[in-house]
Amino acid sequence: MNDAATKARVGAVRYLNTKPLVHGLDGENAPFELSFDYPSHLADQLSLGLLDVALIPSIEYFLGDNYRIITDACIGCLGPVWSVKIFFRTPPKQVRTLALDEGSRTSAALAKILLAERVGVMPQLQALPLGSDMRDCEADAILLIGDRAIHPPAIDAVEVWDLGETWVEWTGLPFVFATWVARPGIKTEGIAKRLMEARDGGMENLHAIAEREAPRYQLTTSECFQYFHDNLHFTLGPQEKAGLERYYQYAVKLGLAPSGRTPNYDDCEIAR
Ligand SMILES: C=C(O[C@@H]1C=C(C(=O)O)C=C[C@H]1O)C(=O)O
Repeated sequence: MNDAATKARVGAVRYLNTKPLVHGLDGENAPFELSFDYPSHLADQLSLGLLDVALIPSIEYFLGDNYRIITDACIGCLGPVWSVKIFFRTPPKQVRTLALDEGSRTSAALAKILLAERVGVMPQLQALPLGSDMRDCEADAILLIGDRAIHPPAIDAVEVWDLGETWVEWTGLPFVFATWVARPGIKTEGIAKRLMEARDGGMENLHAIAEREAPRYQLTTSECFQYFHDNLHFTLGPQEKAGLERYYQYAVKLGLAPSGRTPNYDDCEIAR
C-alpha cells in the first residue's frame, strides 16, 4: 500500500481553515495523493482504510485503534475560533434539542461537554445535514462549524457561543480540533515531514494565502488573514497537548470516548 510504487492516500479538511496546512501540496510531484473532504467523512475514510493519513477530528483519534498523531501541525485555537459556534434560540439552561453539524465530530462532542459541564443540560440530539439550511432546523440550539459558520444565516439567536472562546475561558488551555493521524502499518516519516513543511510554508505565506482565498469566501483579505493569524492556531505544543488531554478526560466522563487511551505523538518531535 505504502511503497514507492503506490502513493499514500492523504485526506485533508476541505474548509478554509486548512489552506495554510496544505500550502504547496497540490503539485504533481507531491509524494502522496491528496484529497479533500468534510472532517467527519475523513474520519470514516481513515477508519475504513480508504485513506492512510488524514486530518481527522481530535475525538476520532481517541476512538481509533493504534492511531498515531504524526505531525505537530494541527487545527487549534487559543481563544475565539470564529468558525465553530452554537446558536441558541433559548437560553442555554433551557435547551432541550441540539442540532449537530454533520461535518463535525470534535465540536459535536465539545458542545455536549460544555452544555453538560457548564450548564447542566443534556439535550436530545439531532443531525444538521451537510448542505441544509439552519433556518429550516427547529432545534433549540444549533452547532455549525467550518465554512458555513463563517457566514451563518440570520436566525433569532438569544445567545451565541464561540466554542474556542468558551473552552479557553473555562479551562485556560488551548483547544485542538484536528490533527494529522495515520492508521497502523503506514510508513509516515516522509509524509509527516512534508506536512510539517507545508504548514511552515503556510505560516510564512499567510498573507498571500488570505489574498488568494478571501474572495472565494466573500471575505476581505484582512478578515481572512485575521482568521488564519488571530483565531486559528496550527502548532501542537505542550499546552495544546494538555488541552487535548483535558478534552479527552471530559469525553471519557460523558461516555463519548473509551478510557485508557494514551496519546501517541509519533513523529511530532521531528519538527521541534
Ligand atoms: C476550527 C474548525 O475546526 C474543525 C472542527 C472539526 C470538528 O468539529 O470535528 C474538525 C476539523 C476542523 O475543521 C472549524 O471547522 O471551523
